Amino acid sequence: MATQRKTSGEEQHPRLHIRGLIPLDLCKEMEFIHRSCATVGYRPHVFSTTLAHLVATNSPHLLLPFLPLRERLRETVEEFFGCEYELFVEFTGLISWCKGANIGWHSDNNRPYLKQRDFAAVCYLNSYDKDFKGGIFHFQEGEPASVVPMAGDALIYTADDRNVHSVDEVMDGERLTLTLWFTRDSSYDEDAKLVALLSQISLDSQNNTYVPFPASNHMYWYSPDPASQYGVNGFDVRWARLHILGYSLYSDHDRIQNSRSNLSSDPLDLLNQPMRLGRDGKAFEMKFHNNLHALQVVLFYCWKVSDLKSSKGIEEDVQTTLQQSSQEEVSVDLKTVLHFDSQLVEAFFCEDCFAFEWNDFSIAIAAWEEYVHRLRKELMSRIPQWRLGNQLC
Ligand SMILES: O=C(O)CCC(=O)C(=O)O
Ligand SMILES: [Fe+2]
Repeated sequence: MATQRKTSGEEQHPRLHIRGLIPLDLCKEMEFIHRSCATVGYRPHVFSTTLAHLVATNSPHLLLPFLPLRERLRETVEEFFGCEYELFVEFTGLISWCKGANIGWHSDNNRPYLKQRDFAAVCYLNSYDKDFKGGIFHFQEGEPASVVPMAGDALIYTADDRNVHSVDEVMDGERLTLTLWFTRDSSYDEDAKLVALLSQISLDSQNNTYVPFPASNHMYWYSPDPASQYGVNGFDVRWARLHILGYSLYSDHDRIQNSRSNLSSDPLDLLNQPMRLGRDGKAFEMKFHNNLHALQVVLFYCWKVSDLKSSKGIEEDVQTTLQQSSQEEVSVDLKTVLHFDSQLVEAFFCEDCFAFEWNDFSIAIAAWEEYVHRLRKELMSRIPQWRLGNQLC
């Protein structure tokens, strides 16, 4: 980008609205990552996925799609604001807002623990009106006064009180952004923290180590009333996303009996154990390692469904591995055991409808494994360089 001479309006309210910065397929990939990995967020009706969380849940390879965009945003911010010092990414996160989420007038460095934030970049990954209603961004003063979120666009602004802003309440759907903050204070450098975390994990691709490991159950538990007890009056967001897409989770009867007889065990741990995935009273033959594993494959299928259909070729070549719920063991729908609030889930998330086919789903499983192996290999080749330089690029 050519260095721009700023008008006095821009100097008073330094900000830039960039159209079409993020390729739409990258927006979709990030939506897949968020929907399959997010935990309950820091405020009501909000879900978030941080890069550190991806590393901690054995999905460090999912960092890779973020890196070129993260670097591009850093350079754009440096150039537009004319930074004559090194700028570090302080935080990168996917953040989704469901019905009811909003934020009043604020600046992004308005708390003592946020003072290190110098600039913000908000990337819109889905679109107003098409994917959600409400959720329009406003600046209190200066131009543009409002920004209507559209997939692929980004908004950069200083984190201080020259850019006080708010976001209208989301009225329907799920509004998704990739939000970054930048700092000149190297002690808040997110890269250094991530490189340290990556140094601790095993990148051995054997023994199914590519399967996601869940974080603590508490991190996935959503309750509309923050005072309400964990496990009561709410839902597990991992289960909720599968439920809304029409899937059920089946666990062995014996496993459920064991969980019940062990009074100290958390019933939600059943989600962290092997399970089958079902639809319309049928169950898929393959067992998933845990609920997150099933969720990642399902959402990969949702993301890639049109490519899978077009590359499918002759129908007979595709093995259908569908069977009635297994004969040798009794499978129980976890919904009847874990008592999630389905009505609440339906008020939160909306269903993305497409015609489901078991044939396509079985192709998606193989395609998901290929995707993960490819990213995992690339990650392994990059880590030595990162360790030396402490930067993820
Ligand atoms: O999502 C947006 O448009 C802005 C969100 C925001 O203001 C914030 O997270 O501080
Ligand atoms: Fe903000």
